[in-house]
Amino acid sequence: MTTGQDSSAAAGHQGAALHVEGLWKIFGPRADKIIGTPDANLSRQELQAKTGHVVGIRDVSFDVAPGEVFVVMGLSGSGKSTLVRLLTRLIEPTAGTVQLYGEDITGMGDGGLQEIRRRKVSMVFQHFGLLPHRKVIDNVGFGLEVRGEAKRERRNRAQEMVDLVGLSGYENNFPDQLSGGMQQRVGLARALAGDPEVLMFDEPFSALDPLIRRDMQNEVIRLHQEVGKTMVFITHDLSEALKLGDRILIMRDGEIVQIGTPDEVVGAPADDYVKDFTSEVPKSHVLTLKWVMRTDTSQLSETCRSVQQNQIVRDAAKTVLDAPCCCRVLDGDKTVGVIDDEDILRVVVAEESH
Ligand SMILES: Nc1ncnc2c1ncn2[C@@H]1O[C@H](COP(=O)(O)OP(=O)(O)OP(=O)(O)O)[C@@H](O)[C@H]1O
Repeated sequence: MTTGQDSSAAAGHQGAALHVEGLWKIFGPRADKIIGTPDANLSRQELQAKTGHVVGIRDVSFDVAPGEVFVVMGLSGSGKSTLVRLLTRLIEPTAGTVQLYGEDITGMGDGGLQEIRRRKVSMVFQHFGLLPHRKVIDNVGFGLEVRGEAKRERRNRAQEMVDLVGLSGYENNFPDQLSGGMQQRVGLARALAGDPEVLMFDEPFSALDPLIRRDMQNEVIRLHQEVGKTMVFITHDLSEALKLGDRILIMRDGEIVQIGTPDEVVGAPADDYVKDFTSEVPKSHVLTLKWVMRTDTSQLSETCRSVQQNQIVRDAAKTVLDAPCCCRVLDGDKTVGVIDDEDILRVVVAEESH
């Protein structure tokens, strides 16, 4: 899929964890007077030159399915932070709606919003936001304390979360006694402690060095498998987006350029901007056989081995390369194509020529 609007069957509007429609954020004193006028169609630069207003987010719509890891990626200034802040109204939208499991966040009063932030959505930021004079266990239990939960329950839950993120034994340390990666684990544990419906991450690992960053990405994948929470993850790093995302929303100048699964984004980039991003990506790690197979199946015989079209090229390579002839590509039980050594090698060789 390559349009700005999200038509994913997996995330129909009804039953979506998050439904975002026609969302705008224009920074400036007369922002609400601009929407609906011809000025709203000006580019970010043109609008700024003419009126001094800055378009943070322009007419953004998408759905996130329950349990999905939805990544928002784009270069600096593309509007990622503005978008994630709008989702919980840390800043006010200029127009549009956000619904969380059917509840309209945009129309809500202060009490309702506070409830959402305390119970339904947790945020993990780049700067961990830990309280320096509190021990790990008390940082993790902080949100529960604010909610007024009893001390014993709070500590039990916090300890469970400390164990879940692999910090057992560090519960009585203070944040400054921990490495950056460990502090971010405390941030994760704190976010999970309140059992929110949605976790939002705003560039959480950008300040970490590459190896720790990789560990933390793996940690998010593991935690997602264990707790199955809906996640919205902001990053400027495509490889992080491809690794974590079930789907990726790519932004430029406050607008959606593409929403798609990792293999869609790499296999069918919406435009040159996305193509540029994806040119360095090791394709065999991301593309599924669907993107590499041929559809003329006339050379297939009964004895050909089978592979599924949604297998990643790298994972299917051995089966295809070991097969005595070409392989049948299936979508479930249905034959949809054929693949052989050459199709696999074309992807791998293209990668090596970078
Ligand atoms: N409070 C504000 N007032 C005016 N303009 C703003 C404000 N906040 C953000 N902007 C502008 O909105 C646009 C989007 O910014 P945003 O911070 O959301 O981008 P980003 O993709 O998160 O970038 P980064 O990765 O650098 O954080 C930018 O042009 C920015 O200058």
